[in-house]
Amino acid sequence: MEKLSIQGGSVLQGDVVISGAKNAALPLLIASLLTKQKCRFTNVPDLRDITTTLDLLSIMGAKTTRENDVVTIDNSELNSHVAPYELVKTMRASILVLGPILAHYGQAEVSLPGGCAIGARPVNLHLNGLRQMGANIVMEEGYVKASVDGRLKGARIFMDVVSVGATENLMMAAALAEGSTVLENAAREPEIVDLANCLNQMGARVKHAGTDKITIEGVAELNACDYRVLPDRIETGTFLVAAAVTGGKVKCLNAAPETLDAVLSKLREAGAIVECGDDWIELDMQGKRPASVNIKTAPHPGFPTDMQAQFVALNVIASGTGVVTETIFENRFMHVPELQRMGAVIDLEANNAVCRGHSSLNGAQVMATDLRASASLVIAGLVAKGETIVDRIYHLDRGYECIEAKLNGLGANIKRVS
Ligand SMILES: CC(=O)N[C@H]1[C@@H](OP(=O)(O)OP(=O)(O)OC[C@H]2O[C@@H](n3ccc(=O)[nH]c3=O)[C@H](O)[C@@H]2O)O[C@H](CO)[C@@H](O)[C@@H]1O
Ligand SMILES: C=C(OP(=O)(O)O)C(=O)O
Repeated sequence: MEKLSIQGGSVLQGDVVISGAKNAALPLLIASLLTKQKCRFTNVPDLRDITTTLDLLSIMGAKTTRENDVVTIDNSELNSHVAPYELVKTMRASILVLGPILAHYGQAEVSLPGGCAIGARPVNLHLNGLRQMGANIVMEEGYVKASVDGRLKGARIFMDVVSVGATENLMMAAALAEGSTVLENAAREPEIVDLANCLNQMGARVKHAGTDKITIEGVAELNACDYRVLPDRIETGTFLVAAAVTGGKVKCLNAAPETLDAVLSKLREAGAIVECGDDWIELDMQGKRPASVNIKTAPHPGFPTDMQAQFVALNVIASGTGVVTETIFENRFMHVPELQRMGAVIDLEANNAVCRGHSSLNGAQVMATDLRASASLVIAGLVAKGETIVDRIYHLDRGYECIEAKLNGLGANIKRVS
């Protein structure tokens, strides 16, 4: 199994090019299921989850090509409506195929994704919303089996928890439903807006994405698209935190500063000088040690849960005590025991991680348990004394394109070893 070997102590400096967003690209590629016409996507990151998505589409009969950051998908000969367990179990976002396949073909079978390291992650909101639109849904042998007579019907759907995935699934289904759908208490993440923009380019009529009340006027069919994926705000934030903990100066190019307000404001509070242009963000820590910050995760525009682990890593080497509160997922502190193995002083109290800043960490062998936990261990390894070995980096490869090459380009000393 591959590992990363990190020699700590470098100060990160220079420019890094940000990739397209995993969490935008996944629903966008899946939205191609809504049309038989050819879809083309650019700025698609080269990640394991993207490969899984293309495998999933191919298994259903899609013809896909991928060259550098350009992906094309032709669903004109789709011949299966089944998303099998073998692929769904490796990527929870696979559940997003349910709404589009059902809306387009009247039937779908998708394996239940099940829980994962960070929490139980139920899909009740996805299923309830589709039922409100007229779907018949049963669970059999671990699969969600859904069908509808004729077209789905537009409905007013209230979600009692803010869910990115449910909002995306229902928005895609509603795009081809008969009549209008209103999604109440919808998620407002930038990736939702990106999906709405792409759907509208395909001929959908989605309004007010980015607010908590999205309206979708269903249309009978959707057309081809040629769409550029939004820059990855979580990758950007991860590089900025890595720069901050090493006291460095890093400029993220091809970024989307307007998607990172909560993260940038916490980095400024930690003492960083942060400047933004239209598509770049530069962080300068001026060689200083960061000051600790309190963080509470919340749906967008609040502080993203996908940046929580990285800020725990920042707090453990910062001056002062910072409290990190996780409100979205019930088990998203798996990085804490691993960071403690490196000398971090963290008390876990319910959903709070109380981080008592320590000016140094020691390299150790640590285990990646999920995607962002892995990123926090890499960040800690950059400042630790000596060598840190991060095991199980397949988690990291789900969501970070060439992470060691990009960090080495900024002066880090990281090797992939088997
Ligand atoms: C591929 C993708 O985009 N993944 C992101 C997406 O995951 P994902 O879309 O799975 O996360 P959700 O926004 O759905 O989850 C938010 C909360 O809602 C709960 N919930 C969700 C659905 C449901 O039917 N019932 C329910 O109770 C979840 O357990 C969780 O507590 O948003 C998360 C929250 O910003 C991010 O951490 C993930 O990186
Ligand atoms: C939790 C994440 O992804 P996923 O929803 O694909 O597990 C993430 O990107 O941090």
